Amino acid sequence: MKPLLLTLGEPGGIGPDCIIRAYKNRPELFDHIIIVTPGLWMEQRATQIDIPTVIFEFSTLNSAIQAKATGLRCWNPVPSHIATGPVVMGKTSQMTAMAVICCIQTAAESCLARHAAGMITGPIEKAVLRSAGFNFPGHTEFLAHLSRQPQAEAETDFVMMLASASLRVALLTTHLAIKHVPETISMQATIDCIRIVQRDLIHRFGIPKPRLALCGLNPHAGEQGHFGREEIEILMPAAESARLDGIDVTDPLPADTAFSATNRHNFDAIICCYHDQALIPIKAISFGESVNVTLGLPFIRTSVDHGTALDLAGSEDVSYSSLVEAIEMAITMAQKASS
Ligand SMILES: NC(=O)c1ccc[n+]([C@@H]2O[C@H](COP(=O)([O-])OP(=O)(O)OC[C@H]3O[C@@H](n4cnc5c(N)ncnc54)[C@H](O)[C@@H]3O)[C@@H](O)[C@H]2O)c1
Ligand SMILES: N[C@H](C(=O)O)[C@H](O)COP(=O)(O)O
Repeated sequence: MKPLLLTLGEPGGIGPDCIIRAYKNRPELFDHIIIVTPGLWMEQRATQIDIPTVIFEFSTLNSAIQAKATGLRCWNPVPSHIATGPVVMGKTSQMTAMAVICCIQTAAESCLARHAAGMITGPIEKAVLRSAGFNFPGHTEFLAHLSRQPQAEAETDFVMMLASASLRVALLTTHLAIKHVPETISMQATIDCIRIVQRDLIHRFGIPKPRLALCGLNPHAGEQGHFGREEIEILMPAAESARLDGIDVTDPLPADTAFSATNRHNFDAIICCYHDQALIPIKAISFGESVNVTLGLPFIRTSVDHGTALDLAGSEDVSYSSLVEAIEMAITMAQKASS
């Protein structure tokens, strides 16, 4: 199996804590993992939280892959003209923003070049990266941009999904102001999203016949047009078109009952119109046990379900459970892809 690349995200946040604590408790999980980071970011945090950890830094991916080292293998791709510090635990800094972006981009390019099976990402502080010139609202959109072919025609070619043992949610729209959601949802983008979810549930998750639910945008799924017409004009025709292609997807359901225990059991994924329609239920039910996975990319990408939690950096209260889930999911997907 090719290696999986792990980016730690914001170095002042809990990303380094999660990796060090996960490695201490589940070292075997890291057999196929190379962390894309300056080694110093990991060494500093290991010292600060007093968890002795053997950390090796390599300057090339190949040397990291070849190393027979017992410890955390870090590949530092950051060129010397890009600042890597100082890192202050619990604080973000413009001084590390470009290095954070460099690590994510280099990891993605290695996946695209097929030097790695996929990537797992730690949490970034989005506002800090934005003010450093990063023109994307999150990893998902950045990785989709890096992966996109110039002649690509689909309106939607990637889907954000959060997945746990009890629920999977997929998003028609990702990081944008709520007032822009209605104008962003189109029939073609909805059909593209449904197709991507269907295809990746089969190929990445091994679900032979996915059963999909689609949520309405408006209260009561529009109440037959009385509370909005997006269901009638966009979502129902998109679902009908997908069903003609053999996809098992519902007409738009009222979102307030879409996440009932029965529906969570009966559907393999619930497709939602906007970020919080999807992420509130899954984080309420499974925060710390769910995985953020990007569908539609030419490589595997999983991530933790939490943010940078600056308030907890360096604390014993940091949970690394979502990182473990994200690593396990990436390994399972990579093994499936290579079998
Ligand atoms: N995958 C990502 O890159 C990602 C995901 C979500 C948020 N973010 C970013 O993180 C920053 C902070 O976002 P937020 O405050 O909304 O969410 P957050 O997940 O960082 O924190 C929400 C709450 O959960 C707690 N928490 C989070 N992770 C925890 C963990 N592993 N163990 C124990 N407690 C934990 C925090 O202390 C806080 O009380 C923002 O810049 C946001 O954009 C990044
Ligand atoms: N929307 C995600 C969440 O709230 O957990 C998170 O911001 C991660 O997004 P990216 O993976 O696109 O960075």
